[in-house]
Amino acid sequence: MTRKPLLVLTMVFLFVFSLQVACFAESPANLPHIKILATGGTIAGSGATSSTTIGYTAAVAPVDALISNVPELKKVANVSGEQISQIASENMTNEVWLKLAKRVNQLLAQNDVDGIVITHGTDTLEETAYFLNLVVKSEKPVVLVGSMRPPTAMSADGMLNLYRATILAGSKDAIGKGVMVMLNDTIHSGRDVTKTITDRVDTFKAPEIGPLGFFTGDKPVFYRAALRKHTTATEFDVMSLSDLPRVDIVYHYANNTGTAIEAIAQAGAKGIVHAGTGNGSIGKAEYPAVEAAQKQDIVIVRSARVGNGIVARNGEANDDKYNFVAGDNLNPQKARILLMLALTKTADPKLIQEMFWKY
Ligand SMILES: NC(=O)C[C@H](N)C(=O)O
Repeated sequence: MTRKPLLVLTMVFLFVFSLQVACFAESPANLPHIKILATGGTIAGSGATSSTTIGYTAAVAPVDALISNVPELKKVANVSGEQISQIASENMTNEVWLKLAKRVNQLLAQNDVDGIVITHGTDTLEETAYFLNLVVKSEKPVVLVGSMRPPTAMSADGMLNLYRATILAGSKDAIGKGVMVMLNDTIHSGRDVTKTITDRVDTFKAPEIGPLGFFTGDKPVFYRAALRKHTTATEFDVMSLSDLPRVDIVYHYANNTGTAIEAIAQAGAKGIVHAGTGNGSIGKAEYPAVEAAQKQDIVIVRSARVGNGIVARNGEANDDKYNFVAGDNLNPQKARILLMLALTKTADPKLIQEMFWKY
């Protein structure tokens, strides 16, 4: 065969081959299947002007609008959305938590779902993340995402957060890491993350412990993994529950005489988290209310309003004598989540203490 037809044949072959490669690279068939479950929050919010970043309305845009507002999602995953709720997350309830947890477990049990993104308000995002970290029964990635600016604002953070959370939920490196939180290019463990700044995009941090990893461009990079048990390694199962035990938090301060503890006990709480001063200290004037609550078999966890550090057993209180549970390094709102789930298993403070050292 002369050289010319061979050259033409080779060029035609290369052209067809490159088309196939291009199609394969982009074809939805080889992209991960990610479910986006929307609960509301600022990421679905709307402000009066393009500079409105406080005083906007949260929880306005439906999940399909969130997805269509980020067309790039189609390049990284096969996404579909479901609306679980449409609330500003300061209004989060046990009912939404149980509905969300059950739906997450149902979807992750399906072979055609590779991961889940949950869009959520930032106020209670850390609580939902820790709750799911303890009750999701799958190794597949679950990523909570929110934003500090509504989509109507200049330099809104929600679109890129949603895009990268979706990449993370489809990433093989994210499998088995527990429930994660991704905002501001930072990947956090649902157990350790907390909101630290009222009004800025860098609000989520894991004080003293640090993030699991970061995004560099569109690539997630992990530098550590959570050691405390989570997801499939926990004893908690909410699939048959229709409610959760009532647990309230009391804040300690100078001159506090335990009135809040009395009121919470009267309201029928099964557990109280005490946000103590310093290393989880309880004031002398609180003890009559504490002892009355314990006569009602209310389990008391000692946490600290300080937010960082470890509340150790028998440090600033005689936990053995009073049957308190030392809250380890969980802040009060996280300790409340664990105590609620612990009370679905037992009311024995000794067994609950073991759980605080495990999860
Ligand atoms: N940035 C936010 O999402 C705040 C809002 N209050 C919420 O938690 O829904």
